[in-house]
Amino acid sequence: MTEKIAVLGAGSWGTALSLVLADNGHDVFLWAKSEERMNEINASHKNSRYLPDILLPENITGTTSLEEALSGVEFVVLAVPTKAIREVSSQIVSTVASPVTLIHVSKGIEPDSLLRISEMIEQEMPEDVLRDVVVLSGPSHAEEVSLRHPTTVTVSSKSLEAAQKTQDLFMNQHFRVYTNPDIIGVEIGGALKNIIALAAGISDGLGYGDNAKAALITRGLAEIARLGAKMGANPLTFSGLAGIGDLIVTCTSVHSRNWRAGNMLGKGQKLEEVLASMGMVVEGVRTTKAAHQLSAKYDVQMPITDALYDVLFEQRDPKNAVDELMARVKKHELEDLINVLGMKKDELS
Ligand SMILES: NC(=O)C1=CN([C@@H]2O[C@H](COP(=O)(O)OP(=O)(O)OC[C@H]3O[C@@H](n4cnc5c(N)ncnc54)[C@H](OP(=O)(O)O)[C@@H]3O)[C@@H](O)[C@H]2O)C=CC1
Ligand SMILES: O=C(CO)COP(=O)(O)O
Repeated sequence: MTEKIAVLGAGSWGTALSLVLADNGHDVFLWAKSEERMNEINASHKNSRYLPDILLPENITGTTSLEEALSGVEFVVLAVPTKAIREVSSQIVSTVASPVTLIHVSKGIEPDSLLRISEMIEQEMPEDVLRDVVVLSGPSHAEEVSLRHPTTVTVSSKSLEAAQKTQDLFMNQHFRVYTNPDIIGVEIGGALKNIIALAAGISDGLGYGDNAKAALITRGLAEIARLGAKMGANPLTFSGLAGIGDLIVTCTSVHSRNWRAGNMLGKGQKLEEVLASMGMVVEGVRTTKAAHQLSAKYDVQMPITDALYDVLFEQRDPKNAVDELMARVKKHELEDLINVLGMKKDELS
């Protein structure tokens, strides 16, 4: 059955996901902040700032009116940066007439509150407005999704029914959707891979090679899994699309804004000038702050995150940070993973 669906946020991801939904026959109302973007979507079926060269299907309607976008919908896709989640969630509360299922597709953790995105949404939206929250995550660059290249993602929710309904809304020949009930793991994996992607970009910018990148991906996954397990995630989720899958794509693709920002930092540019030149959100910067706080709160060692925090916020020289990571005290490879794997210490030797 096709539906009217609201997609809030006409950046690269909101636009690419609108295209998937429109391909599946749904009537998509894509809510943009700027009139210019709305007019371009409606007149030329393009969003040239975020996805140049992509022609959008005609069943995507651009609008700057939240009332128009939300009127009569059961499903709302929220595709704005983590920083804007609270503001847009509270705008939904004051606009919708009946409860909605909110599908969020953002990848971040809020510094200070240390909340995942679904938790922020639940704080902002009372139960009479919010039926369910679903997260959609996984290795999925908007640039490739909009070209209809094969892509796989996972959806998660406290409600299996909401996750399965979301799976049905998005799934098609080019876009394969799995379910996973572990919402903590799916959100943590999606958010924290951006930190490692920034580090991988720095490593490439410094001129280091594939060995260094493979090390960052592998040891990065270990620290994500250590923290995630302490926060209540299923460790197996980190072997899936929202874990290693998204780490691989974000650390190795030129499409990744986090990798690109890291690359510029590794080449010696300052954080402020890098962010100003991107013109799109680089989620990993704020999430590094949050993960640094989480590692202290949960008493979990996160050496790559700590090193990146120092580079981003303490003016640490990236090369010096890498040298220190390499000179850390020697250890067993699985030493810090025993809690994650549920092993006893003597099983390691
Ligand atoms: N791009 C991708 O490939 C993927 C992105 N994601 C995640 O999706 C989320 C969004 O990313 P992405 O689309 O890439 O980001 P972009 O930077 O491409 O776009 C962000 C969009 O959000 C809009 N926006 C920002 N603040 C507000 C606000 N307060 N109210 C309304 N609209 C707002 C911007 O409007 P304006 O244009 O007017 O500034 C812009 O259209 C991020 O968390 C990202 O990690 C996840 C998977 C893939
Ligand atoms: O999450 C993404 C791909 O899965 C997009 O990553 P970037 O935000 O680094 O571009």
